[in-house]
This record gives sequence, C-alpha cells and structure tokens, in this order.
Amino acid sequence: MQGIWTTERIRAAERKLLAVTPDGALMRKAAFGLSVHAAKMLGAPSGRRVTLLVGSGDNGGDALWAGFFLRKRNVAVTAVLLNPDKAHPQGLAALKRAGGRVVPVADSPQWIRKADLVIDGIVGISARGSLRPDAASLLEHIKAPVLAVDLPSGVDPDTGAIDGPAITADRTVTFGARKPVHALAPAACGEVFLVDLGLDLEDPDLVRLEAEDVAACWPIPGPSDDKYTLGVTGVAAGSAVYPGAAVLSAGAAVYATSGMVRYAGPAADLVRSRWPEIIATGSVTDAGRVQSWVVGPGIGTGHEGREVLATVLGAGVPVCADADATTLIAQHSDVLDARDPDTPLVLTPHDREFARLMGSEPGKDRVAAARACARRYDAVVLLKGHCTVVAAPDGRAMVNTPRGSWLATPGSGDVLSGLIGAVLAAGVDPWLASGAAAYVHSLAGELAAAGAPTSSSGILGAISDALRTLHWRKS
Ligand SMILES: NC(=O)C1=CN([C@@H]2O[C@H](COP(=O)(O)OP(=O)(O)OC[C@H]3O[C@@H](n4cnc5c(N)ncnc54)[C@H](O)[C@@H]3O)[C@@H](O)[C@H]2O)[C@@H](O)CC1
Ligand SMILES: [K+]
Repeated sequence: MQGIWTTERIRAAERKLLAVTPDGALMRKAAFGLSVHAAKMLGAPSGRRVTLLVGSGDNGGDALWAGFFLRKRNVAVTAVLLNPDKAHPQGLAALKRAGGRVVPVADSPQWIRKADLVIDGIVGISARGSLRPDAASLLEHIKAPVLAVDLPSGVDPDTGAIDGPAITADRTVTFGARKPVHALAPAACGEVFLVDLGLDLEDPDLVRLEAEDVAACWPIPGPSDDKYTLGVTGVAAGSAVYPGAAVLSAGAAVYATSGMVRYAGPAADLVRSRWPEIIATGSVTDAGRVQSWVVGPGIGTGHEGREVLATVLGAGVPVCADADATTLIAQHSDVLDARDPDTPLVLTPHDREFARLMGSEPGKDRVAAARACARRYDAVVLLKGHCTVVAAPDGRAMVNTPRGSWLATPGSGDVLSGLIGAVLAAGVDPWLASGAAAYVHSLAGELAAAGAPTSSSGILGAISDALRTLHWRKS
C-alpha cells in the first residue's frame, strides 16, 4: 500500500527533521534529486535551456538550487523571480555564483517560450487559493515539457482541486512523502517521483492500493476450494426496461471469481442465456443462499425496487447497494431499518447520488466528503469520479488513481458493482474489497481501451486480463 500524508502532517515531520539536520541540507538533497530528473527529461543536458519559475517560498528555493546543480552539467539556466526581494537567498546566491541568469516577470515571456524544460517552483505545500495573477500570467508562455517541484502550482495540495490557472506537469518530483494532490489530480502531476528525505511518518491519512495488495486480497481458488468456498455472489439487478444492467453486473461477478453467482430479478432469462454458469431466478426471496448481495443496477426507484432492497438488507450478508439502491436509500432512509448493524454495507454514489444521500455534492474535498458520508450511513462509501475515493466509517480512506478516463462509459458502474460483490462474498474487509474492485475495474478499462474509447462490455471482457497482470501469491 502506498501511503499519502496531508501537508499538515508532512510539515510537522519536516520540522522535526529540520531541527536535527544541518542548515539547508534537506533542501539541497531535494533539489539534487530534482536536478537529476530534469537532466533525464532533457536527455543530453549540456547546452540545453532550462527556465525556472521561482516563487517566494522554499518551493522556489528548491528550483533555484536545482538550477545550481544543472549549471554544473552545463545547462543554460534562467530563473524568473516572481518576487525578487523574497526569493530564497541561499538558492539565489548559489545559482548566480554558478552563472545562472536571473530575470524579472516583465522580461520572462521569451525565456519561458524558448526553454527546453520549464521547472515549476512557484508554490509547494504552503500554496493558498488560486495562483496570484503575476504567477498565473507566466503559464500561457509555456511550450516546453514541465517538471513540477513537489506539486503542480495552482492545484490544491490537500484536495487536488483546480479552481483557476494551474500547471500541467509532465513529471512531478516530490519530497519526503506523497501528498493527496498526487493521488487526486493525476492529470496535472504527470508521472510522480519521490525523493526520500527520511521523514518519520506513520499511519498514512490516505492510501493507494498497489498490485500486490489487490493480489493478496482477491479471492482465487486454492486446491481445496470449490464453487461454494470462495463465497456465492447474489446479484439483484435489472428490470424489463434495463435488463442490460443485470447482464453487466452479474457478468462482472462471473469473471471476478470462480465461486458461484446467483441472479434474482426480472432479467433472469436474458442473464441465463448470456451467462449459462449463473443460477438465475425471478425473485430474491427464492434465490438461495449467498454470501453477498449486489443490489440496485437497473432495479428502478419504485415500490418493487424498494422491496428488493429491503429484502437483501435483511439477509444478514454484506451488501453492495449501487445505482437505484443508492437513490432508494436516500429517499427512504427507513429502508435501512431492515439492516443488521453488523452487516457490512457498501454504497457507491457518483456526485449526484452523493448529493441525494448527503444533501449537497461532495465539493472540493472529496476525501472528507466520502468520510462524512461513510460515518453518516455507517457504510463503506465508494465515491465515483475520475479518481475514486473509498472511505470506511472508521475513517480509513483510499484513492484509486486511474491512468485515463476510459471508465466514463454507460454501464461501467454496473460492472464495478459486480466486482465489489464478488470480493465481498469471499469475506474480504468491505473497504479493501471495494478498493480492490475499483483497482481491477480501472485496470480492465485501461486494457479494454488500449488507447481508444471502449464500452462496458469491453471492460467486462478485460477483467480476466486485468486479474492476470496481478502477481498471485497462491494459485
Ligand atoms: N521544509 C522542508 O524541510 C523542505 C521543504 N521543501 C520545499 O518547501 C516547500 C514548502 O515551502 P514553503 O512553506 O516556504 O512554501 P511554498 O513555497 O509552498 O509557498 C509559499 C510561498 O508562496 C506564496 N504563495 C502562497 N499561495 C500562493 C498563490 N496562490 N499564488 C502565488 N503565490 C502564493 C506565499 O506568499 C509564500 O511566499 C515544499 O513544497 C517543498 O518544495 C523542500 O525543500 C524539502 C525540504
Ligand atoms: K510547484
């Protein structure tokens, strides 16, 4: 699991380390790492032109010191000082000593335009609000690849929100630890690299799952398993109007697990014909035993949907309530009375469904929003978006950061619900199960798309390919 810490925690850890480190050593270590990445981006650095955008804080200091190290590699370095009186004094002196050029904002456009690489040292973790106008005015001249110092300026460090002009970096080099911006604003950060400073940080505020975490929790059969031992997934989805939701959700469960999948609902004939391995019945009351229920996709928000939801909530097994089930819960909170309080519930809202559940949309701080919703409903909340946030009622939170936007296609959420249900059926912790499902879902989307738009059927068909890329510890 990759740990991510808030800027407040990182600043506190930095203070402790700074107190026992020689003056300037941490910044030079950070800046040296930065200069190595800059050199890599330049290819053969000697004789190339780098322009530094330098704010008045330590982020600008990092950029200036990186400029110093790049001068040692014979790079032509120009620093644009946003506030010449407040530029980091030691960094500025070092760059000048090494033969770097220093220009004010008024003279900067030509130096930004003809750079081979721009290094963004405008603001780092102490950024407040949108970029100030003089800083923002520099952005329009950028033509070269951009290397962001710690984080792309203009993006909120703790929420990843972008409210105004912001740097879009090709690469970000961060220091000490990853910050929320790196997980929540991947398109602005580009590829993120970490320079270790030896900060003493534990108990991350946020985590990101890695392939081995997903492999470790995903239910795959061992020699003594059969169709029942990995858990039976129940899917209550689809209607006469939306039978496709049932096919997608149940199909995802089929691909996700070698355990049994049961379907209950009005699309039984279609589901059976599409997935002969599924035991399909017309109603949840005669579906047979399951170890989890997925309920909601395409069931409608009327009386029948409400009955189905109440039945599965009372079944005493983990439930993933998706799509129409989310709306039903928002509209009829008493439907949750049927739930055993110790039975895990996973809610999977997108922003509009979230607004129905919570009274307003998630806003800029999606992690805080998901946490609040999880506490309120005593449920794991998987807040869908470009980056999906998964929060547990106890405050644990994770982010799934995709490498593209291929999942934004109709029916994609139905596929995700089936994946969650399959992992829940195996008895995996519901927070982990939901995060692992989101991971596999986005990986399947990426593989299905392979650089071109795809469909939910395509995502479904790529689930096995996605699972195959995980390195199983057992088989
Ligand atoms: N503290 C440490 O031990 C280390 C800190 N490092 C660097 O230090 C950075 C943090 O430095 P600081 O705390 O000095 O602050 P920053 O450099 O992040 O930003 C603060 C400065 O930016 C200005 N500013 C704030 N919001 C702005 C906006 N919206 N538009 C324009 N200007 C704005 C402020 O007036 C202030 O001068 C980190 O991001 C990292 O790059 C690294 O050198 C590693 C070591
Ligand atoms: K920056």
